[in-house]
Order: sequence, then C-alpha cells, then structure tokens
Amino acid sequence: MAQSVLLTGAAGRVGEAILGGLADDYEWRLLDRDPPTEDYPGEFVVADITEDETIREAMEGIDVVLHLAGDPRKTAPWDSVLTNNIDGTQTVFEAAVDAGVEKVAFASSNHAVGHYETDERTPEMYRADDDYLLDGTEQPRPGNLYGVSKVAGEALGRYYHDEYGISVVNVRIGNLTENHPPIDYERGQAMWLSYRDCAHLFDRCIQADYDYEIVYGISDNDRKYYSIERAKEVLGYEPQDNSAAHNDD
Ligand SMILES: NC(=O)C1=CN([C@@H]2O[C@H](COP(=O)(O)OP(=O)(O)OC[C@H]3O[C@@H](n4cnc5c(N)ncnc54)[C@H](O)[C@@H]3O)[C@@H](O)[C@H]2O)C=CC1
Ligand SMILES: O=C1O[C@H](COP(=O)(O)O)[C@@H](O)[C@H](O)[C@H]1O
Repeated sequence: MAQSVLLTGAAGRVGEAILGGLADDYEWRLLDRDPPTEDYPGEFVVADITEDETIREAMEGIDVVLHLAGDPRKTAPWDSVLTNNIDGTQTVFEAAVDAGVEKVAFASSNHAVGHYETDERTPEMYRADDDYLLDGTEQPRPGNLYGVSKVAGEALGRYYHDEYGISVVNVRIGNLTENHPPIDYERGQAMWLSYRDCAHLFDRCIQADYDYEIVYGISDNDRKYYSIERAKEVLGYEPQDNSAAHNDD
C-alpha cells in the first residue's frame, strides 16, 4: 500500500513542484491555510499550522510529513517568522511525534547559511571554476531573520529526533524556478533547483532511511557552492538538471 504523506504548504510553489512529479505515487493529505484553487490529489485540509488541535487531526494515519508551510520571504519580519516558521514548525513536530509519524522532511533554506557569502568570497564563489563548497556540516550562518527561523526549524528537528527518535531531514532548498534557472543572477544559477529535481529529491526524502540529516537541495549545476554529495549518499538523490545547460537559452 502507498505511504500516507502529509504535505504542509501544499498550495505553494514547492508544493506544486512536488505534486507535479509525485501526485500519483502516494496517499496525499494536503494542508495549507489557503484553500486550493485547482484540482489536487487526495484530501485537502485548510488550516494554519499553528492550530494545534487541527494539526494533530491532520497527522492521524500519516507515515511521512513534508513540512513546507511557512513564510518564505527573505525580508519577512520577525513576528511572521516567529509565528509561521518557528511556532508552526514546533506544532508540526510535536503532533508528528505524538502521532507516531516515521519521518519529517523540513523545507530549510539557503538563507540558513547566507552569511558565508562574504564580500571576499563573492561573486567568485558563484562560478564554476571556484571550488568553495558548503556541505551541511558547517555551522549555520543565517543571512536574515528568515534564515534564523530556518536554523530554528533545523534545531527543532534535531531536538525531536534526539528526544523521540523520529527521522528528520532538513533540505536547504536553493532557488526553485520552473523550466529555466534564474536569468542574469549568478547566485540563483548556482543554487538552482529545477521542478523535476525538487520532486525527485522529496521523493527520496519519503523513501530513504536516515536518522538526522542536513542536505542541500539544488540541481547538479556546474556552478555550485553547495555540495549535493550528502543528498546523493544518504537519500539516493540523482538530479537530472544543471543550470549550465540553459546558458544559451
Ligand atoms: N521556493 C524556493 O526557492 C524556496 C523555498 N523554501 C522554503 O520552502 C517552503 C515553501 O516555499 P514556497 O513554496 O516557495 O512558498 P509559497 O509561499 O509559494 O508557499 C508556502 C505555502 O505555505 C502556506 N503557509 C504559510 N504559512 C502558513 C501557516 N501558518 N499555516 C498554513 N499554511 C501556511 C502558504 O499559504 C503557501 O501556500 C517554505 O518553507 C520556504 O521557506 C526554501 C528555500 C527556497
Ligand atoms: O529561501 C528562499 O530562497 C530562495 C532563493 O533566495 P534568493 O535570495 O536567491 O531569492 C527564494 O527565492 C525563496 O523565496 C526563499 O523562500
């Protein structure tokens, strides 16, 4: 029988990419505070992730949670990230543990390590001939309050894994765009994540066995300053796209 997967933030862009690739592969329960505007696979729960009781109900019978819901803006103010990204993520983890969920994949971000992009390193680190690489073992260095909230989400996952044994993978997503990498934006091209690689990566987060992991979620770009080796090794991630293939578009 197909695994039951709860997808929070299902109405957003990352949710669209995941469902675009995996709609038929799982028993989906989709959750977002915004109601759906088009047909979705499975059941759709309209709820806020800070609503404890509703989130507990949404967790019943779920094997794996893909937790995307949150404020994705790098300029998001503290009150928003505190509520949506930190409090909401704690509510999701607490309910997941209590419901006996096996795994949670958390949508972390490149902004959790944004301050490695120093004036001395940029823009060279965004280029294919530069060998600077972050691999997920480095200390977090958030570049904004949104990044701080993602580091907090990763720490919540660490706590719930260590305390309760739930499997947790934090995917530090780069820059997701459909069809084409960002244009005239070296940083975005270095951290591009295509829609199909995004779906495949989260598929591997559902299928693979792991304890607590931090991986980078980017395509196999020639330009890169995030290693994808850990995602390959632990999750079996095999990206198909490379922003360099679009250089002449
Ligand atoms: N799109 C990208 O390139 C990247 C996205 N991410 C992360 O991935 C996740 C999804 O991002 P996107 O799909 O791009 O954003 P989005 O804004 O398109 O989707 C987020 C969804 O979450 C929902 N949501 C927000 N707060 C909520 C709450 N309190 N309760 C219930 N639903 C809520 C929104 O209604 C929205 O549908 C976010 O956590 C974001 O930080 C991280 C790095 C890059
Ligand atoms: O975490 C996120 O990162 C991406 C890429 O960051 P940017 O600084 O290159 O824009 C961003 O597009 C997305 O909205 C955000 O959630």
